[in-house]
Amino acid sequence: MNILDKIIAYKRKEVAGRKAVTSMADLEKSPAFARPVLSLKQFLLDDSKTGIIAEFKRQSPSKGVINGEADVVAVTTAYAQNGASGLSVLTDAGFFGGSTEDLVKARVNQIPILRKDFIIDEYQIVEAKAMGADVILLIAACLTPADVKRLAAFAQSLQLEVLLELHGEEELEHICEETVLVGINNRNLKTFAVDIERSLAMALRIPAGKVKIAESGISSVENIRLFRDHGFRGFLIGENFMKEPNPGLAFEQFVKAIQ
Ligand SMILES: O=P(O)(O)OC[C@@H](O)[C@@H](O)c1c[nH]c2ccccc12
Repeated sequence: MNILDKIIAYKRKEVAGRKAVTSMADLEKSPAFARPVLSLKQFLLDDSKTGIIAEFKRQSPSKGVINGEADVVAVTTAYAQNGASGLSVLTDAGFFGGSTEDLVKARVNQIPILRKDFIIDEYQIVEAKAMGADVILLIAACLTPADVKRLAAFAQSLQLEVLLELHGEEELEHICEETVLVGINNRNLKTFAVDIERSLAMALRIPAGKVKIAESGISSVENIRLFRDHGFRGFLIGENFMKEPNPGLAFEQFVKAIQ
């Protein structure tokens, strides 16, 4: 079984367990559920910002522990104050060491927040909104095109935006009207290999009108330039900052270098 299949099997159990404890109706009572949602699309298209979606990620299956010390409020606040267009917060505990609490705490910031998790069920979308997220992730590699359409339409009905993550060209058919933000993951989720050239080639096949986001393995100013030249408006970056003792400072320095 590859790692993605393992994660999805674990998610099915996790979701069933959570549904048994908290009903959707109870989630909808959370104060965050009623708050106005911020548009990641708008923030990414705002030229006064960097286009960077800065990710808070403590660990990953490919790298193990990336940062065991970082404080979510301190780090995400530094990201937001230094020009991040959005935040991505891992909420998966089992494989990425994240939590609902991390996202709730990151909500002190007034920029869009992506719930970074493996979404396979409407329940997780209601949870995302109840935590204070603005955007959800749908990963083509673990959903059918019909699943994507259904889950994206549901997210839209809650005013949440959807980032559809693609890796291979065979996943282009997952793009639909409801998915305005399209991410291309430079990293293969099954083998962890990073290939930027392949993402650049694939970008040419994303329909006009979609906002393209480059994801994973981004660590240099040259990477950003290359992606910008290929029409990308968003850059999802985690480890490059999180691996530093002071991720916020690393972000600030990176931003100075790309301006
Ligand atoms: O830390 P990196 O290499 O900068 O990557 C960030 C982000 O793209 C990566 O964490 C990611 C992309 N797609 C995912 C899906 C689930 C969990 C994590 C991810």
